[in-house]
Order: sequence, then C-alpha cells, then structure tokens
Amino acid sequence: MSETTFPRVAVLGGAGTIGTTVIGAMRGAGWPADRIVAAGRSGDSLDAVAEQYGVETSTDATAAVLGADVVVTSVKPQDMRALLAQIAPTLPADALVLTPAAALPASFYESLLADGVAVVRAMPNTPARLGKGAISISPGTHATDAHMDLSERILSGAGLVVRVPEEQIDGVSVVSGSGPAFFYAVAEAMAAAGMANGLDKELAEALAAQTLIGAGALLEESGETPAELRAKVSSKGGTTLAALAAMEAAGLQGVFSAGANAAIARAKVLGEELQQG
Ligand SMILES: NC(=O)C1=CN([C@@H]2O[C@H](COP(=O)(O)OP(=O)(O)OC[C@H]3O[C@@H](n4cnc5c(N)ncnc54)[C@H](O)[C@@H]3O)[C@@H](O)[C@H]2O)C=CC1
Ligand SMILES: O=C(O)[C@@H]1CCC=N1
Repeated sequence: MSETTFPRVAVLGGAGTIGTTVIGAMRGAGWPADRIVAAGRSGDSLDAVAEQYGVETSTDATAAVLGADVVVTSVKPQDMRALLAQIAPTLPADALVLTPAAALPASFYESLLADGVAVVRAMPNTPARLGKGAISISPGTHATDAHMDLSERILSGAGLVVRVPEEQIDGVSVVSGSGPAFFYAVAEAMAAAGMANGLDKELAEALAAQTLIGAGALLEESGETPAELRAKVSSKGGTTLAALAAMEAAGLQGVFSAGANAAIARAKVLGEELQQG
C-alpha cells in the first residue's frame, strides 16, 4: 500500500488511554479524520474524542470494523475475548489486527478469529500521547513485512518504534510499557524522602517532579548516556555518591529486578488464565 494512501483504521477502545493515544498519533502524522473510526462502550468519552480529533465514533464495535483495513484492539486483556467474539463475524478477512494488549499472545487472536488473520502485537507506553513513546511491534504467524510497515506507520507519530520478536514483549513491557509508572514511583519516593528531611509536601513534590522532567530533558538534549549524566552529578567525595552507594547497598538493582520478575510472572499467569477462557 502506497504511503500516500491512508488505510481505514477502526480503533476499538478508542476513548481509552492507549486508544486515544493511537488516534492522536495518527492524526498528528496527517492521517485523515475520515479514515479513522473510534469505537467505545456507552459511557466512554467518545464525544471528547470526536471533538478533539474529528473522527467518527461508534458504540458498536461490530459495525465499526466493517470495511476496516486495520483494527486496533485497545481494550484491557480481560475484555479481549468478548471483543473478539463481537467483531469476528464482521471483521474483513484481509484486515490487520494491531493489538496493544499485554499478556495475550498473537496465537490467542489467531485462534479466535478467521484462519490466516494477520496480527501484530504492539507494546506502547503513556508518553506516546506526546509523541515521546517507546513502542515495540512484533509479528504474529501471518503478519508480513507489509503489515509491520503499516503498523509502524500508524504508530510512528507516537514516538520511537522498534521491532522485536514476540518472545521479547514481556521484557519490553517491563522497561517501557510499565516504565513510566516506575519513574513516577521514584519521584514519589524522592518527595517522601524530602518530606522526611523537613520539606513540606507541596515543595517536595514540585521539586521531585521538576527534577524528573529536567533529568529526562537533559538526557534527550545532551545525547549522553544515563551513566555519563549520573557521573556529572556525582562529585568525588560528595553527597550524591554517598547516596548512590547507600541505595546500591540497600538493593537498588535488586528492587528493579524484583519488579521485572513480578511483572513477567504476572503477564504469564494473566495470559494463561485468559487463554483458558
Ligand atoms: N495504559 C498503559 O500504560 C498501557 C496499556 N497497554 C494495553 O493497552 C490496552 C488498553 O489499555 P488502556 O488504554 O490503559 O485501557 P482503558 O481502560 O483506558 O481503555 C480501554 C477502553 O476499552 C473500552 N472497551 C472495552 N470493551 C469494549 C468493547 N467491546 N467495545 C468498545 N470498547 C470497549 C473501555 O470502555 C475503555 O474505554 C490494554 O490491553 C493494555 O494492556 C499497553 C501498554 C501500556
Ligand atoms: O500494567 C498494565 O496493564 C499495562 C500493560 C503494560 C504496561 N502497563
């Protein structure tokens, strides 16, 4: 499909966090509003999506996928089986299913939809809303290079898009999918440490948030690595080195390893539960 044509894309769960992000990324990349339909449940903020992005909306996923070239299934993993049952009768045989859901393998979709359906799994993250996401895509059994190219084109306005084999998605999910939550948790912990040392809550939270913003911006602007930038804060014999040594002794790396292991174990359990139905 040529770069100058715009496949028709149905975003199911289009009023949700990631669905809205995908629509915003497409619109930001010049995707025409009349080539996108957002489907949600009644009660979802579909009016706000229509107003912000000018796209058509529907509360009927079955109807929304009619005539779609790409169907983005942006619902929670727990809602996926019901959604696939809903769209299976009207999903065009040659449509690409692009799914951001965690935990569910491509084979789950392949087993519940028509034989030969092309599935691409994506793992986005919330900064994608600002075009600063870190997103992976992985092909299912029947996805071709053209399907991967199309998926990348749909997501390119959302940030960095990398291709990984499906077995690496859980690892990507830990680093970039969940990653924003970890940085926010660190900011909360830093604010709490400030409060424990005499700062009031408002000041501690403002300083921690601005430090997260500034550190990220410096990383982006400088082109230096986190290790190089960390070294520039850490004077020999100074306070930062003392803090980092104490954090390491308290198990900093172990904390993140434990988090990663827990996330990956949870993805496996959730995936197995949901595949059993
Ligand atoms: N939020 C995040 O940071 C990330 C989320 N994901 C994945 O993205 C997917 C979506 O997550 P969120 O956007 O956070 O969830 P969300 O809860 O914000 O949005 C899901 C939307 O789907 C709608 N929905 C459910 N069933 C529907 C149906 N049958 N028809 C139409 N709409 C339906 C819900 O009403 C809701 O508006 C999940 O599978 C999640 O694993 C992946 C990476 C990061
Ligand atoms: O925890 C979650 O449900 C989502 C999926 C990947 C990252 N966050």
